[in-house]
Amino acid sequence: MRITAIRDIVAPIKSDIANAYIDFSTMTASVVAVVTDVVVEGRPVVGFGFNSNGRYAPQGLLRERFIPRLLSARPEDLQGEDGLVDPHRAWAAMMRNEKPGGHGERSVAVGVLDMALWDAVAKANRVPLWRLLADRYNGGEADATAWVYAAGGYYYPGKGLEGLQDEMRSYLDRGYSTVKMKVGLVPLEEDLARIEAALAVLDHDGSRLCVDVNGRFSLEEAIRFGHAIAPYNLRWYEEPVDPLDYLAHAALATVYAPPLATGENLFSMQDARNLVRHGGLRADRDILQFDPALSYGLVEYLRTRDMLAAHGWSPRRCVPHGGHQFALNIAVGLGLGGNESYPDVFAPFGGFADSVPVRDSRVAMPDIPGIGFEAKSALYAVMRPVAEG
Ligand SMILES: O=C([O-])CC(=O)C(=O)O
Ligand SMILES: [Mg+2]
Repeated sequence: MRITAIRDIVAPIKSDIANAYIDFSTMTASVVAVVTDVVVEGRPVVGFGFNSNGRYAPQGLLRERFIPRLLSARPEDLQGEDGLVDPHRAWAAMMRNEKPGGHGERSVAVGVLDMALWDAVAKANRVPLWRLLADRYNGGEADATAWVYAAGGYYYPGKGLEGLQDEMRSYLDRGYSTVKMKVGLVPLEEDLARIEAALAVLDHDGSRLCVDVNGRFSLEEAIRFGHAIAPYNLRWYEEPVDPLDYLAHAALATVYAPPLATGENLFSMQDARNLVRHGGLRADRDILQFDPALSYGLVEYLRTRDMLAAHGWSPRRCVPHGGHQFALNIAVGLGLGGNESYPDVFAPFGGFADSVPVRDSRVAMPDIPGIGFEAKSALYAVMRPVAEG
């Protein structure tokens, strides 16, 4: 397999929603197409990738460093024993002359290309990515379905408690039983009223509701908020403090007993390892949300998985951020705890194959080669022109 072209565009994913830290009024995503010379059913295999919401399109990094490095590598240096591109070797080629540490957003650019390479390799093998991953890295074991939860509950101009309840109800109508909402932008009392409103449509069952602070609180604020919500026994309390402040996580974990969740803004195995070493998180309940599309891709995610195992963490404690089909394949193929889903935001990049229903907050995977983008028509409508250039 040779890479014959790599094309990229910047797609807008802007909207009027806000979390406690940012609004999404100018949000963008890079979409890449990696074109190869492998022909399946008369057409060249093309792999697609994109970055998750929350980080902007890394077009400069892609065009100045990572795409040129892939295109200028000798094909034999990228190839595995099967004659296809080996994503691990491609990763090494992309990261040539990059120093350790200070991961910045190069991890996003590498993640976008890594996603496309895995899509291409699975397509060339004519298998879904989840099957390829299960066979290569999980003893052949794939889960029949993935647990998914509906992430939303954003702050939105003019949206009151009824609007929030309508949104949550609509997720339940679409087959989700667990939902997530944003907190931390408004005074505590106001957020508590929002949480109680959401709980009212969830039979007052806290295990069906997650709240997400997006790293907004100081440790003091996080503890105060934690005391206020502890009686609800929520599914998880997400990114309560700055994602890189491991000591603050450790301190909070001493006073907040129910599950914490974090990791969507840690972009490397080394950052994840620091969290696990120093963040005081509890392997019996807390949730790790590293997003392979933002953090150097699946090659790095496999390193993170091995690191977690060495520290006594089950992959079932991982529920990636990002709501994309890439992480969904990884969740099923590597036996993770599930995946995020955005039924109403960040379209068309979130979600599943068109024909796949959500039942009891679980989805099955389509049996089509690659990541499955072709089975999601609104997304493929964005991707196909990128491949055609
Ligand atoms: O609002 C965001 O930035 C997305 C986010 O945190 C999540 O999906 O957990
Ligand atoms: Mg989050």
